[in-house]
Amino acid sequence: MGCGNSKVLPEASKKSYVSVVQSLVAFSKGHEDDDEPKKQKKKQKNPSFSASVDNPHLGPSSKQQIKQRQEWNKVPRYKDKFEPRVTARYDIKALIGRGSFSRVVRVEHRATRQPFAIKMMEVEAPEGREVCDSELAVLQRVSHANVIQLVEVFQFPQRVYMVLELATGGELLDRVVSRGHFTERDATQAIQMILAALVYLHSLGITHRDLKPENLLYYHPGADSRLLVTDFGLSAFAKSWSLRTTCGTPEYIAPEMLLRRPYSCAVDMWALGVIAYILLSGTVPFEDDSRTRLYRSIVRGKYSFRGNPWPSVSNLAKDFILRLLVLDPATRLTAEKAVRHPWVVTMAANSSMTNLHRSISQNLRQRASRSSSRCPSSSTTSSTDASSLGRLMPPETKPKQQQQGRAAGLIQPQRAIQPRARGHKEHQHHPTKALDSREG
Ligand SMILES: Nc1ncnc2c1ncn2[C@@H]1O[C@H](COP(=O)(O)OP(=O)(O)OP(=O)(O)O)[C@@H](O)[C@H]1O
Repeated sequence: MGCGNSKVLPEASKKSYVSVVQSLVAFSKGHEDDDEPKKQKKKQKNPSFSASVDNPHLGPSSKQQIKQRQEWNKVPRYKDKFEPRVTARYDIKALIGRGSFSRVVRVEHRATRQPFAIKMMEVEAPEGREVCDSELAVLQRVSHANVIQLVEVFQFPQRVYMVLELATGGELLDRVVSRGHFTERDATQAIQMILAALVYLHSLGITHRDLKPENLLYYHPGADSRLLVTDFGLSAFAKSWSLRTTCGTPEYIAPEMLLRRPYSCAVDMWALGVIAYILLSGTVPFEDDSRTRLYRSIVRGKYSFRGNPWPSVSNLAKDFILRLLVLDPATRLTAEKAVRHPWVVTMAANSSMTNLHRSISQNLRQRASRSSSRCPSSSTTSSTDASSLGRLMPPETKPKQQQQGRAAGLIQPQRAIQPRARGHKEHQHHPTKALDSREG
């Protein structure tokens, strides 16, 4: 179950507006031969919000069946798009989902019959190439039980195929909703695994920059499954405080990033605070239909523990969140310190074992139905969607509200929703050359 919003991608320069729009239109057109109308496509990416799968009267297994049928209907077309060198080795089984520049399919290794996922990335457009390069740069370097593992890569001029371990256990929040029982102890189990990944990634100088529940997948459906951090398309290598590009998913973006200050891997720790808050309540700490107001409340660090199930949540759990949602990144818990927080170390042993499940899933469902009624595609918008192209507008055409945001020293929400092109403007603001190649 997604709890996110459309992504904020690294900023493009004013000059690149036109080329970016053109390349995105071209990219979208390139997909018009796909099997279904645009509206349906958006649903595919996040099935939790699709009309049929959304039906509250359907049980999880019926929803799963609908999802599988939808996926199977699409297999032949995707097979056609795969390079023979890839299909010679892997049998394409089903489409799992799609991202801004990618398709993810379930495959089987022809010789071993072992299942894998293949992420096929379109790299003709510079934005796709950049996202792909970022993801590859990280995946080729990492090996950790809680980070998705790259198995092999096939590179072609137009497409790159990443063979990944297949995660079949679903997204973090889907599991919370489907299990029927959820306590603080369960929350700490998930947090421990995310933290293990973050300690590892941060020790390598890798900042994920788009940490959110949708990018946290369980390896298998069993209760003892590993939780995997996925989607490194926005990740960056950097020494501390050298990152500058604003990107991520609005509700999870750290205040220092919104204020255009140089930032570090501490932005992932802020996102972890947001995830912990969602995990324990089914609500988000910072939420507003207006992106300007959302960003304002983030930079003010204004949130509360009001409403259900917060009265049943321990003070220690709240303390953990309070130490992550700290405005000053220098005093925010690091991953190393967060694993030693008493709530995490004891796995909430001293907290009540209250079942928070009912309130959490109720809140998540309410949020899902609110966002689908507000804007059917809001949770699934990608930069290739037509709706997103509408956001690529020059500053002078922006509504007054956003101009006020600029006056407040925040990034401008509309301009922030841009395809992943290099942030030339960022360099004007920050003349110091960034150490990270994606930033520089
Ligand atoms: N290794 C994997 N195993 C199983 N499912 C996966 C795997 N990798 C990605 N997915 C799923 O495939 C879908 C597309 O993922 P992908 O990372 O390409 O894009 P995204 O993160 O959804 O979107 P964006 O490109 O905008 O970041 C998602 O639903 C994701 O959960």
